[in-house]
Amino acid sequence: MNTLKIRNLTKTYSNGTKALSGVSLDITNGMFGLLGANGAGKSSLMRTIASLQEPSSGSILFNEVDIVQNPQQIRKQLGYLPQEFGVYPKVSAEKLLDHLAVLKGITGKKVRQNQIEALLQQTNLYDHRKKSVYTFSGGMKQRFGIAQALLGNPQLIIVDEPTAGLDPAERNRFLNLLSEIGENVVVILSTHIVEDIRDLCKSMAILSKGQIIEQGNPKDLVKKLQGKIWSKIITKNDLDTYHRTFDVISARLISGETQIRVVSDPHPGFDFEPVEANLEDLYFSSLIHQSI
Ligand SMILES: Nc1ncnc2c1ncn2[C@@H]1O[C@H](COP(=O)(O)OP(=O)(O)OP(=O)(O)O)[C@@H](O)[C@H]1O
Repeated sequence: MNTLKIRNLTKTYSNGTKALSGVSLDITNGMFGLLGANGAGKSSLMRTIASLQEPSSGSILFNEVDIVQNPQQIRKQLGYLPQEFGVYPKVSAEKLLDHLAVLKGITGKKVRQNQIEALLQQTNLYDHRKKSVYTFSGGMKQRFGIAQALLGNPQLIIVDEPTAGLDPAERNRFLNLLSEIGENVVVILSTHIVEDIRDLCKSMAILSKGQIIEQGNPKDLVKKLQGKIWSKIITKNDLDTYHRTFDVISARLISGETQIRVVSDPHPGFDFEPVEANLEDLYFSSLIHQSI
């Protein structure tokens, strides 16, 4: 079993932006979801774990090895799919993987060939192996990104917002691929999409303004909210009044009507109906409670 222990991690950039403050997490094998809005600090955390930047303070231990002190050792066990991959050179997917495999220190030619063929099959890109990656669709590029991240059989895989911009079919295909991989290694999936985490991750954390505001098993976290979520159809003009009076966690236009959901321990009155809590409620209510 692999273990990743993050303790009191802080990252302040040279311009004074405090992107992470006091982040502590314990992560083991399987899919771990890191949920947060744009600017919450997800990429800062992912880049720091991937040892691409140093934290301002705090520690990260992977299998008891300090990542900050031993970045070279950790890079050998790491697969990283960044948010932005940059520009792809005009070589075939197969050649690019071979080049990246050499960079990762896989020196035996036959070993590389076998591994690359298996990864192209696994990511469903084998038939496209002779094409340049820059001609690939968004979903194919992300699957290629996973193939390169898996070179060298890493024990720690970090994927930063991989499903943004994918159509639903590609998103499903990509998430299924991740969950297959996630059984025997640590996979950290950073995302702002609640659904990415709901069905896939056995544990998760919510990051907001550089701080972890919730962590645990998604189902257990949602359970804590059962009986506290209420819904009501209102007229759009009344929305501001409801916002002032209740903890409104979402407002949605459904068939021309505005449906709001509020979080409240006692029945909020005013004809609110009880509804089943979901992960989106947990996410939005944790943000409300942080800003109080
Ligand atoms: N290199 C940097 N120098 C200065 N500030 C930075 C740097 N990188 C990120 N930031 C700032 O740190 C904060 C957290 O950014 P980060 O990219 O980690 O968030 P994120 O959750 O990944 O959001 P997004 O999904 O928008 O990338 C933001 O305020 C951002 O502007």
